[in-house]
Amino acid sequence: MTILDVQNIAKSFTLHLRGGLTLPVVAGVSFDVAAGECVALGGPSGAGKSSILKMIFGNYRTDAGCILIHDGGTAVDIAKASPREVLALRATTVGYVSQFLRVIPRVAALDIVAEPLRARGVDAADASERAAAMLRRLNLPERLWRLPPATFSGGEQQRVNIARGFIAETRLLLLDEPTASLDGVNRDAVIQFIRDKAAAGTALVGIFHDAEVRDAVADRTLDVRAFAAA
Ligand SMILES: Nc1ncnc2c1ncn2[C@@H]1O[C@H](COP(=O)(O)OP(=O)(O)OP(=O)(O)O)[C@@H](O)[C@H]1O
Repeated sequence: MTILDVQNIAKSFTLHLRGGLTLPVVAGVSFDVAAGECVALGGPSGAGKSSILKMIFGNYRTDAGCILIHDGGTAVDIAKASPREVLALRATTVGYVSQFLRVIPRVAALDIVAEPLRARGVDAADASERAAAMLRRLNLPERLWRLPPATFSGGEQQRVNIARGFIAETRLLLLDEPTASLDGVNRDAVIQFIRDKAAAGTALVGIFHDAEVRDAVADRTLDVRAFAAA
């Protein structure tokens, strides 16, 4: 069952500070991802991997083509969706995990992790329990759970972010270097999260610079150089 169907998308950037110079990045990008499949985007720095991921999440506008996201009986073309529709998709269907935590002032780590479940109607006690289980798997010391992560170390903040990114069930999950700068034990925990998601039928698209992680989770790798814009 296809969850993500990317058809012929293209992206170029217009550099307004350089007299409107156009920088073509990718063109003719087509691929699909089935439920339970993990596809890695590969290729050298600057090839356009993050740009493709951001188009799928609706952060970057596409210049051409369509990005169909299937959920149950419906399909939404995120390339043509309104901002409101993009936000609705993110609330229900598409998740994104990056290596950076957007810290919310004064909110405890446990609540930051539980929030996506609360937003989906899970009751507070159940959401907290599941958030605690995620933080435990990522070895975040329990004494930190009730504190806001603003003062946490980089690696501690990253683990809060990963727990939050993986906690909800979404049809499609986008991963932008989720293991960057994690130690070996926590990297293995994230590998297991990814495998659990795939086993549960989530479609995954990720950028993994760590070849070991990529080999451990990806069913196939798309070399983005094949989509280099002229
Ligand atoms: N918002 C932007 N404005 C202008 N140019 C951009 C923008 N985002 C990306 N680019 C350019 O598009 C090209 C592709 O960038 P992108 O981040 O997608 O590559 P990448 O393959 O993810 O690289 P890396 O592996 O280094 O993260 C680069 O030349 C980059 O400078």
